[in-house]
Amino acid sequence: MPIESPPKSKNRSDAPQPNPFRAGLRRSRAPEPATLVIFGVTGDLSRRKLLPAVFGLWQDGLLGSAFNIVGVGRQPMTDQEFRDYALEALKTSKETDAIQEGSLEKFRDLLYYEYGDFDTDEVYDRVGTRLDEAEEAHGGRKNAVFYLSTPPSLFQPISAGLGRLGLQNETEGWRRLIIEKPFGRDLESARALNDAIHSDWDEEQIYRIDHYLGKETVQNLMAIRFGNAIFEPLWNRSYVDHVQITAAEDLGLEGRAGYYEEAGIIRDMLQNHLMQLFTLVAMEPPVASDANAIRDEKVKVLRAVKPIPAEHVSESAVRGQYGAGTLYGERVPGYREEPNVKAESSTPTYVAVKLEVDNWRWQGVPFFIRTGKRLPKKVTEIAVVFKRPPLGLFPGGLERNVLAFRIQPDEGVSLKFSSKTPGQENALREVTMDFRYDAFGAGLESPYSRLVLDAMLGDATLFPREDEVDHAWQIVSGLLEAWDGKPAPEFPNYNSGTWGPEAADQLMGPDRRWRRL
Ligand SMILES: NC(=O)C1=CN([C@@H]2O[C@H](COP(=O)(O)OP(=O)(O)OC[C@H]3O[C@@H](n4cnc5c(N)ncnc54)[C@H](OP(=O)(O)O)[C@@H]3O)[C@@H](O)[C@H]2O)C=CC1
Ligand SMILES: O=C1O[C@H](COP(=O)(O)O)[C@@H](O)[C@H](O)[C@H]1O
Repeated sequence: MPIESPPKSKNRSDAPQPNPFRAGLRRSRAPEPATLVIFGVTGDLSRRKLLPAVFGLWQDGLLGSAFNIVGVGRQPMTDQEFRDYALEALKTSKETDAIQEGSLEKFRDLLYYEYGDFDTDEVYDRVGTRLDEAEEAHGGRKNAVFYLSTPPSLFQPISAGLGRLGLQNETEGWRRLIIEKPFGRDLESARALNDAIHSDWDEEQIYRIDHYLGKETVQNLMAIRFGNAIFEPLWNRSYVDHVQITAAEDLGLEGRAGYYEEAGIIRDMLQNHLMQLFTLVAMEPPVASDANAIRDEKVKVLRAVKPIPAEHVSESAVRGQYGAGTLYGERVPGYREEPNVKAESSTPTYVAVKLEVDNWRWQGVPFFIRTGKRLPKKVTEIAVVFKRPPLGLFPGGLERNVLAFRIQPDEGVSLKFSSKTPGQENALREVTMDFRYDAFGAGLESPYSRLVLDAMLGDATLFPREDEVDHAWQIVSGLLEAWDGKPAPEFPNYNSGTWGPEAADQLMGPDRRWRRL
């Protein structure tokens, strides 16, 4: 079925009207008319997060005057069947915004579907035809964002297939490629993938997505660092003792053995999400707030990280795999008991690593990073732990002040410091000053809405550049070399519902400990 032309007026009455509050929070600019082509539209990510995020943007009137979606999969479906599928996904996903009356029915009309074998040309040809059909409705433009929400093994074939048919060509409208993570499975394959994609696509057209960068509180890190005068003077080796970055998950494998047995925690979380959090805490102020200025600083700090060679990994990193245990009062199985996991699997589900940064600002300040599955709770936090005061004038100990960025849940920022307790004694006790995001009175948007909208606006600030991804792989290469495919006789070495292997505590040294979250 060809894509139908909506009425030409910009303010056509059936188009959703902007929600002034959320629109004000987000963008004053609307994207040009465009088609969003989602490869892998029948997958988990698309169903649970991507389609709801795009629907939310559209419902809030943030996708401009004309917009449509072409879902692409390998399963045969008609447009009508796909529309039913997508609406069902929207109704069942926890991520879908409150649905306004009549919205779903109007959104439904924007959805189209193509299917086929991603190794042959026909499917790309039909996608090209869909863009041609949208041209009139899109004011004579054929702008398109191609979102690769597929297993990573398909990133190269799809980008090449689009390239063979010339769909990356920008003569009749802009063309952008969003690529999901993980980008490669090691340094070598990431470089090969970059080279392969660059044979058809310019770097400016490529948006490597890391959904952590779309999280409001992650963006707030830069805002707080560089939007206030009081923090930056303290943000260095003279005042900071160490930094802790934690991404703890209570979830286990969630039926993803096929992917996770190949990936493990280093590829799944450390190389991308955690490295991105690290760069935002450690980078120098950018010379401007544009994409390349920010990415230049991120690359600089990644380059300054002291390499961890495979033979020294045991001094700087700890791996773990969860065994059975109790979470929220319920027994849960160990990783090796999960469906489709090998009996002797050496796939790590936990990693803690100490990074040292060889630059002027951070010399001697360790960054401790940990992430794991089946930990006691879901919490992501960055804590900047300051040095102790030089002299203990008051009873109550010399505690370290902590500035903690709570990425999720209970998003906010808190400062822990010592205060006099009431009464005659001049004794000190730790107290906390808290900022909670809910003070703004607006729900936080899905990271995918922010990032899809940015890609449609051509703003690459929140998307890691080729050299960032490359350096992040370099940092974890020693860990992969030391651990990948090697037997792990110590596994399982932490019980589900605990904070990971004991060895991770020793990584901190005698005078520091992981924060209790
Ligand atoms: N799920 C999540 O929460 C997250 C996912 N990601 C990333 O997003 C991407 C997609 O993940 P996810 O949705 O979970 O993956 P799924 O495996 O659920 O779905 C992937 C999609 O690709 C299709 N597909 C799979 N294999 C082939 C093939 N050989 N040929 C053609 N199509 C194929 C699937 O089709 P079919 O439906 O027919 O199987 C489906 O449409 C991955 O890169 C993942 O790392 C990133 C962050 C979070
Ligand atoms: O990319 C991934 O991220 C999720 C965690 O994301 P969050 O936004 O819920 O913190 C993780 O569970 C998954 O394994 C990984 O692929």
